[in-house]
Amino acid sequence: MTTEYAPIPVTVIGGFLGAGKTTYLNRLIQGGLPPDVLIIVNDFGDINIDAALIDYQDDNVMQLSNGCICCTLGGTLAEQLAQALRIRAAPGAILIEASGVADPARIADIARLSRRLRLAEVVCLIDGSQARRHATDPLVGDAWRAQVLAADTLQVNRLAPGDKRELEQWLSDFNPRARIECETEEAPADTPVQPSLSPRPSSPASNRTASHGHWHTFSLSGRGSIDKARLAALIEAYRDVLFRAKGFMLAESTDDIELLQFSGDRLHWQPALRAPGETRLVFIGIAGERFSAFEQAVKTLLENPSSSASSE
Ligand SMILES: Nc1nc2c(ncn2[C@@H]2O[C@H](COP(=O)(O)OP(=O)(O)OP(=O)(O)O)[C@@H](O)[C@H]2O)c(=O)[nH]1
Repeated sequence: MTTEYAPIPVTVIGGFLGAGKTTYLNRLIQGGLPPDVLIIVNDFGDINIDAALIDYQDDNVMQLSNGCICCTLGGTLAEQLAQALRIRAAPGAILIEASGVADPARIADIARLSRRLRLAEVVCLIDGSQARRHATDPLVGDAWRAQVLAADTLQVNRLAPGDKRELEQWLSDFNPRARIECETEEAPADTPVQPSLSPRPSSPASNRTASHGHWHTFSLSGRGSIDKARLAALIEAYRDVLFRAKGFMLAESTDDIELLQFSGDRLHWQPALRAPGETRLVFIGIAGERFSAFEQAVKTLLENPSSSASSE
């Protein structure tokens, strides 16, 4: 005799690097997520920073790091899901936070193809202050547009109030079937440690098309401290190829572990609440000589590091 289970609803949370996926997930949790939800977090880097930032019971947070679940880790996701459904009571729902370079449509397909799962929704987070730049950026435009097109809901944050109507119209021309939710704010809620960085310098003309295969990530970990001002200067200097930096670092100036966030045009540090006792930083950018030079320069900032890198 076979028992029929109701398929488990799966929500895919996608969006570009730093678009606000983890922040959105934490808001869902704070809003009262039932305790039987399984959260799967895919971080492109080999250290899963997002999982450490998600405020949910650890047993129900599954981490997939060092690659992207929409391609190299796709099989891993399917296997881990199948195993999770075998060894534990079936979750009431599954939330998948995709990596910032993933095509959420491919992850949604995994849910569509399983009899045990039902695709509930694909949500795409958008940093409203960066939307037009990302959409037209020759390096990342394809990835950004694929994410927007895959969405049932476009969840926009960091949008200047005066831009709301125009951006909504522009997004709905892009993806007419998506529901659009815009959150406007006069100024970013986060306090930048330093003034907003200057506009992103244009990249060298050659080899500007970054498909999924052109991302590179490296991480740094160790007990040494880092000089914030020198790191900020390097991030500023390599912003043409660096798209995301995040993680925990022991700051030389304060001797505290702080959370570093760099996305869009903003770099800032804030006190780290659930920090590991050492520096753990992840950097994601476009593979090539410039990103390698950035990697070498960053690595000289941390004493006695243990580091690793990978590309896709
Ligand atoms: N002002 C403001 N900042 C936000 C909002 N959502 C996210 N951020 C900031 O944007 C940065 C990245 O946010 P995350 O939630 O980590 O973004 P993410 O999409 O999970 O990042 P990746 O997983 O690395 O792609 C952090 O500094 C957040 O504080 C928002 O609604 N308003």
